[in-house]
Amino acid sequence: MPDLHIHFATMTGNAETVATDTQSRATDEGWTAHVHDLGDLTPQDLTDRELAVFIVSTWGDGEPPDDAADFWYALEEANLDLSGMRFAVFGLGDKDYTEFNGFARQLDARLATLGATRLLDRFDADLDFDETFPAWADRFFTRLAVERETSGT
Ligand SMILES: Cc1cc2nc3c(=O)[nH]c(=O)nc-3n(C[C@H](O)[C@H](O)[C@H](O)COP(=O)(O)O)c2cc1C
Repeated sequence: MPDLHIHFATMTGNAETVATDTQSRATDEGWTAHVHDLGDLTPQDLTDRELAVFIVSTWGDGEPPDDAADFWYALEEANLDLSGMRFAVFGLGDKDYTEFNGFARQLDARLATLGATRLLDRFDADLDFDETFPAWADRFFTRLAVERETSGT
């Protein structure tokens, strides 16, 4: 099976913590997992991903974290073929904001528009993300196990 690529976008570190927790869980489940800060990437870097997860918070009025803004504006304009990618999005937000998980919603939609296939529906976590993460991780890794079985590797 391909490696799992875990991407995060954060302002104050919550999404990065969830990303490293996801990596630990992936390792426990027998996956080789790499963690990437979207702020260090360009959209082109996504074209070799086969299994990907995006763990992103929302700031401002539905905006990406500052470090991920250049990546996001480039992805909005990019004409990429991501049809080789299967992905899931875990958003971190706060229900008190009108644009609850606005960036996670936009990213999830854009990846699908560029041809990527969802492994799971987007999950919009609230401030209690540490309580909702374990159940999401159970669903995500169960889904990955099915992918691994059906691919026969
Ligand atoms: C100034 C400010 C603006 C925020 N804007 C939004 C928002 O528009 N939508 C949302 O769902 N959450 C919003 N949040 C909540 C954050 O996304 C949430 O606290 C998240 O856990 C931060 O994760 P991070 O540390 O990975 O950046 C905002 C928080 C702050 C402090």
